[in-house]
Amino acid sequence: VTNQPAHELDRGSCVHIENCFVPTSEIIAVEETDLNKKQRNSGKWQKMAKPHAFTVYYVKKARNHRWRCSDVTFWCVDEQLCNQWIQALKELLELQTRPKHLLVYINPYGGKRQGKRIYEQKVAPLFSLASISTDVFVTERANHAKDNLFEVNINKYDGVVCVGGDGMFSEVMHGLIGRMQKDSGIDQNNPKAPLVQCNIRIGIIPAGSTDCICYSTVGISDPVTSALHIIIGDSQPLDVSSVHHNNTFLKYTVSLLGYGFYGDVLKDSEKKRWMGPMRYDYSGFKTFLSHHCYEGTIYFQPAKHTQGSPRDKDSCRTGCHICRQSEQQLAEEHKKCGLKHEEDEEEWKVIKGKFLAINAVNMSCACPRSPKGLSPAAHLADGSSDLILVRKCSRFDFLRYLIRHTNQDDQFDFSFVDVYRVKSFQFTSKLLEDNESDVTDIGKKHFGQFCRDHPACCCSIANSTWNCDGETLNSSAIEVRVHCQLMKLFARGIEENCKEAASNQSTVEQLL
Ligand SMILES: Nc1ncnc2c1ncn2[C@@H]1O[C@H](COP(=O)(O)OP(=O)(O)OP(=O)(O)O)[C@@H](O)[C@H]1O
Ligand SMILES: CCCCCCCCCCCCC/C=C/[C@@H](O)[C@H](CO)NC(=O)CCCCC
Ligand SMILES: [Ca+2]
Repeated sequence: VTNQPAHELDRGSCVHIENCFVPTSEIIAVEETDLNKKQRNSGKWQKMAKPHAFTVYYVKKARNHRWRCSDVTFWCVDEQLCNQWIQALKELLELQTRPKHLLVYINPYGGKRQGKRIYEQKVAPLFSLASISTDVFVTERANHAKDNLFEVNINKYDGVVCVGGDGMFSEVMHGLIGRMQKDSGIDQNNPKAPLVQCNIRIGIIPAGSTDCICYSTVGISDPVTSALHIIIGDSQPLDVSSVHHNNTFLKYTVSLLGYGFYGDVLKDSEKKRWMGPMRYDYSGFKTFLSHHCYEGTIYFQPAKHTQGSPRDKDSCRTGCHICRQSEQQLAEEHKKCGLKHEEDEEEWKVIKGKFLAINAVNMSCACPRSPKGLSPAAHLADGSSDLILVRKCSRFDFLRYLIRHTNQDDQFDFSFVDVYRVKSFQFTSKLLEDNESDVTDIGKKHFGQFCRDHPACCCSIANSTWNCDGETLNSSAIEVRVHCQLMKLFARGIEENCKEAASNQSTVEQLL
């Protein structure tokens, strides 16, 4: 069997694929080649007496974590040998645990409103090549996908795919985690309830405005790359934080939970949805100029179980040992049940102050706008969140801080920025602390007013809004708890060096 063209083929010849190592785990499909099609394309095959061929479709790794579907055709004069090859490779693929049936939700209005086109033109043909069958829903309203996930026969599917942005992913995640807890009789309103892990993986086809969850877990926001990670059945566990207020469940979050700057950007940008992804630049600039700071108290429990620190130079990468260690600890904790009570006894630290931004991130939050993210050393699955406190500072200093998100300089190396790795935290605004009575009226009365003591100061008396993965929360006082590896994605984290990873596994060439 050779990958030389058929007109050069003699019985018994055996030629290597030119420098092409493909791990079996990265073969997309194997098909008998339609020679009629080939013959139509090129007259030279017509001279051959009945050649046989099969095509191997495989993942080709390009620059910047981009994956493409490439193919190589193997020619053979012996029909039986050719069929044996097809059979052997198909058997190898069967051994891989890959999704066969997927549930797909498309948000046609996310990002630049290209979700449906992206799925139909770039993703569906690849799923069909890999013999994956799909049930596709194009959503008609917000929460359509989430509601649907409570009704469908979820056991029919090997995974759920969402085509859209971080908001669409959040919807699907809420549907899946919520469904899991409902089926297990767990009350989501109880902030201390041990949540049931969600084993049905979610695949993200990026078609949103920020696509930070996709970018931070794959290394690029690219629909074809994500489709290929789904096809080969990659698996990446993910930490999820639950957000409560007064024993009422508000939301889950996996990327950014931000108060102050990012909350205000989001609130303003919601009115400008028609602008598409540009709305964040517009509202970001406006919010930067307004320079509001907010007073409040943060209580947090440091994450002592994990080795890493937010100031580490190394980032979370495929096969991360810090995340793996957390996974082992999690398994041990599941064995001993009493541990949850001890956790509550652990120390709480308290910080009071005036803040321009309070950001809690479960992952780096890297995205095309900020390729290393809000916390470059945050881990995808270590059971912790990085709590970043940006205290009141000048507009110039805040600009310096923001610019460092876009270059290689350390954004935590400022006197007004503190960062902690935490497993839970609580926040209460000064406004709520001072007036525990009728918060809504107070909010209305003081909205738009500033600190009475210092008229020139930018401390807003009103509360900011929490930005929870791109959705606003109704309460400013929140309690947050990280749930280690509560769910899984069809991803593998960001690869350190793609070539190295590829050469460690069995290859098509070795088979030859
Ligand atoms: N058919 C629909 N009509 C209106 N809203 C929808 C529909 N389907 C989903 N949504 C909602 O749209 C919101 C935003 O969608 P999405 O996240 O896909 O795009 P985005 O906000 O542009 O991107 P990003 O979240 O990455 O910034 C989601 O919260 C989702 O609940
Ligand atoms: C002078 C140049 C300064 C440039 C500063 C750029 C800093 C960019 C950091 C971006 C961090 C994104 C965090 C991700 C948040 C998502 O969960 C959320 C939903 O998609 N997106 C936003 O809230 C949208 C947030 C957009 C903020 C601009
Ligand atoms: Ca984490």
